[in-house]
Amino acid sequence: MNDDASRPTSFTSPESAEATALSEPPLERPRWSRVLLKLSGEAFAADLEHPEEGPHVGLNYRTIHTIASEIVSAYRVGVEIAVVVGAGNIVRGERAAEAGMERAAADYMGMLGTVINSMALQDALEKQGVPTRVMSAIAMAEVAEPFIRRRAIRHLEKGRVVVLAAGTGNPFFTTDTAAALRANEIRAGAVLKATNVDGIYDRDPHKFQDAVRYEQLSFDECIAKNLRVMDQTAFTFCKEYDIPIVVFNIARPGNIRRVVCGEKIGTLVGNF
Ligand SMILES: Nc1ncnc2c1ncn2[C@@H]1O[C@H](COP(=O)(O)OP(=O)(O)OP(=O)(O)O)[C@@H](O)[C@H]1O
Ligand SMILES: O=c1ccn([C@@H]2O[C@H](COP(=O)(O)O)[C@@H](O)[C@H]2O)c(=O)[nH]1
Repeated sequence: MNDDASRPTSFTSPESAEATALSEPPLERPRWSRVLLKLSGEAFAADLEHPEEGPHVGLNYRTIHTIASEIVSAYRVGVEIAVVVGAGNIVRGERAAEAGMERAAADYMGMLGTVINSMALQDALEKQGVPTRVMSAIAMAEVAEPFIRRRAIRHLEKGRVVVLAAGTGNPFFTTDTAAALRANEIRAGAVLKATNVDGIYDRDPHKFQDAVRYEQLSFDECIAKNLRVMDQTAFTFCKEYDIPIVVFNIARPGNIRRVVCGEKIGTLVGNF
């Protein structure tokens, strides 16, 4: 049995992983009982030992294992976690369309990219003793269950981390909007967007060194200022259904757990 979440074991079957994970006592109190964690796809390609060398493409299995261990650490606190993964490390529809592809076809490629990332994350989580299910918005019976809302909730109640693949299943959207949509469907308390910046800034911090980070922002401000850390559809949806969003840096060890426990890191967006 693997009782150390940070130590991978190649021999833990999903069934024994489930028994082990459910027997772990919670260490701290989570702020929400259920969250939707949105993971940057681009982060799956990053080389954590040489972060200055990014951006990368493809899958960095060491990094994915590290991200999984961060999720495991938050999971041990006792929060139910659904995950939506992006595919910025594989394909972004908008970029492929700029290069001449038909946008809808490019978007479907992007959604398939999220399935690849979801399967990689599932494997890394189960190697670390956490039971999981991948549910896909595009039918793919051989590799993932279809997304069925009530079934997803049941998996979460049983202590499984549910990885929601293929975005919304529709082109012309992004995984940010998928995260907002699924958060509402599964009644998550918050969308936690783990990305490659420390929060939301007044301007893109990758382009402007003097950009200033907000600790808290209203949805109205995000929309009015057209802050592009997340797409406007996702902000509008979360505003409408009053789902808070926390944007924070995935590259800092312990951040997912900190956010889950209510520590004030990154930027909190809500109907203030
Ligand atoms: N006002 C802003 N504050 C913070 N980041 C911003 C802002 N405007 C633009 N950005 C950019 O938003 C990016 C994060 O969003 P992005 O959509 O690229 O990634 P993601 O959704 O986390 O993951 P994926 O790689 O899966 O698409 C940052 O890298 C940053 O450069
Ligand atoms: O509902 C969705 C979700 C995603 N897509 C396409 O996939 C890529 C990758 O997602 P990111 O959020 O950019 O990481 C996205 O660019 C879209 O092309 C989609 O069409 N519908």
